[in-house]
This record gives sequence, structure tokens and C-alpha cells, in this order.
Amino acid sequence: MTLEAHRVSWRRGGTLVIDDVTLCPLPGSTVGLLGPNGSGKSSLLRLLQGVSAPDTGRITLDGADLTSVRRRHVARTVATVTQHAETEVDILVRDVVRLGRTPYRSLFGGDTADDARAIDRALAHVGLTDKADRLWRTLSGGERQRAHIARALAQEPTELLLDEPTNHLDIRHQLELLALVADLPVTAIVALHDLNLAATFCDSVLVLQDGRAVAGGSPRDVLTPELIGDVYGVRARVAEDAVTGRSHVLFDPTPL
Ligand SMILES: Nc1ncnc2c1ncn2[C@@H]1O[C@H](COP(=O)(O)OP(=O)(O)OP(=O)(O)O)[C@@H](O)[C@H]1O
Repeated sequence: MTLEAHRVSWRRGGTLVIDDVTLCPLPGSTVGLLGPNGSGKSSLLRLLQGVSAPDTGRITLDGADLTSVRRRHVARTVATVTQHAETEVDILVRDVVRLGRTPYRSLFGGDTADDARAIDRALAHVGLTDKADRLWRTLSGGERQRAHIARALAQEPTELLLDEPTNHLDIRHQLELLALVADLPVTAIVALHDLNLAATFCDSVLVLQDGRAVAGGSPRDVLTPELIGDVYGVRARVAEDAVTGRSHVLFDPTPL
């Protein structure tokens, strides 16, 4: 399965929010979407999800225009974890995760053995098995975030779109979450602010600035002091970790 953006542009309220962006992830890879606040990361994820359609260009799923693919197929194939997906309704954690199985349901069916297995596996993956029967609103922010990830995993997608999934998470859970995503047999596109997490877990990164893709490739090639200075307006040094060979970004608080 491949979910791709081909030269997509999207205008909102007179602004070109996405400007001629192409993204063709390698199947199974983890792609980091980087860029400052307002650069278009969430907007590109919306287009990839099919929630909004680009004004020009195409989003394709396995080569077919996303607008022509059956909604149920998209709902099974593409899972999304967005920010601000909150509810105060009294619902159990397990039921939140169960929502991921909705695209597999028949109109009158209850849980199948496959549903139960997928829900249990997803809860275990994010370390929430022991909280499955808790009320959702009693979870901490980080636990809620992990429950959202579990919902997406229960869907058993081939494409996973995540918008700043490490928000709210402590460092251990940030690392665990991205390690989990990177190891999943899915193509994951992850909007991230933390350049070091991107360098550690992403196979490739796409950097957006004012809606345009200004750099793309391996974190090592893309995350240079020049690029970070140009795009984020901060002074940085980039070192190579002697053990992993991965880039490590060190920020200098003095202005550029
Ligand atoms: N409906 C809209 N009407 C007008 N402008 C919009 C609309 N939706 C998004 N924008 C603008 O598009 C730009 C990109 O927003 P987007 O949320 O995609 O950025 P982002 O990179 O995800 O930002 P952040 O890192 O702050 O989450 C912003 O300037 C935003 O104000």
C-alpha cells in the first residue's frame, strides 16, 4: 500500500497553506513531517487523510485518486492520530480503542474474535492493558494519547498518520511510542517538533516552510545547521552520535 501526495496545493481563507508539495514515502518507512508552527504539517496530514481535498494535485492510495477510493477501504487502511481528539463522555478506555474496529463492523454485528484480538494487542502495544476498564476521562494526558494510538493500531492500518503524537508524553513514553511506530509494519507519517526524535526514529524527513517543501531526505542529510537556521531561525550545531551514527542537534540560545 502507498499513500502519496503529488504536487498538492491547498488554499484556506485566501492563504496558500500547502504549496505544490510532493510526498512519496517508501512503503513501511517512517517519515517525519517537520517545520515551524503554521508551516502546514497538520494541513498536509488532513489532505493525506482525505478529510480535505487539495485544490490542485492528487493524493493517491495505491495509485488511485483518494477521492475515487471507497470510503470504507480508506477507513480501514489509513489511521489517524490527531491532536485535540478529546471527549468528556463516560466511555471506557477499551471502548475508545474499539472505535478503531468500526470500519470492520457489519451493521448488526458485535465484536468478532478478530476484533477482540486486535483490541487486546493494541492495548498491550501501548502498555494500557491494565487500564482497559478505566473511564477514559480518568486517564492522564499521556495515557489518553497512548489510548488514541491504541485505537489507531486496533484499526490494523497500512498507513498511519500522526500529528505530534509525543505531545503530553514523558521522555520514556516519547521514546517508546516512536520506537513502536518505527517498528510497525506500516508506513507512518509523523508531524514532529522535536528534531532529535526525528533524527532518531525517522527513515526520512520532509521539511515544510510556509506550506512549501524546502528539504527532504534522510535526517542526516537534511538536518544541517544551515537548514535549521533558515527554517527555524535558530542557531544549531549537529553532531554525529558515535554509537548510533545518528545526527544529534544541539541548540544555541544566542540569536542568529
Ligand atoms: N481554515 C483555515 N483558514 C485559514 N487559515 C488556515 C486554515 N487552516 C489552516 N490555516 C493556516 O494554515 C497554516 C498552516 O497550518 P497548520 O495547522 O497546517 O500548520 P502546522 O505546521 O501543523 O502548525 P503547528 O506546528 O502550529 O501545529 C497556518 O498559518 C494556519 O493559520
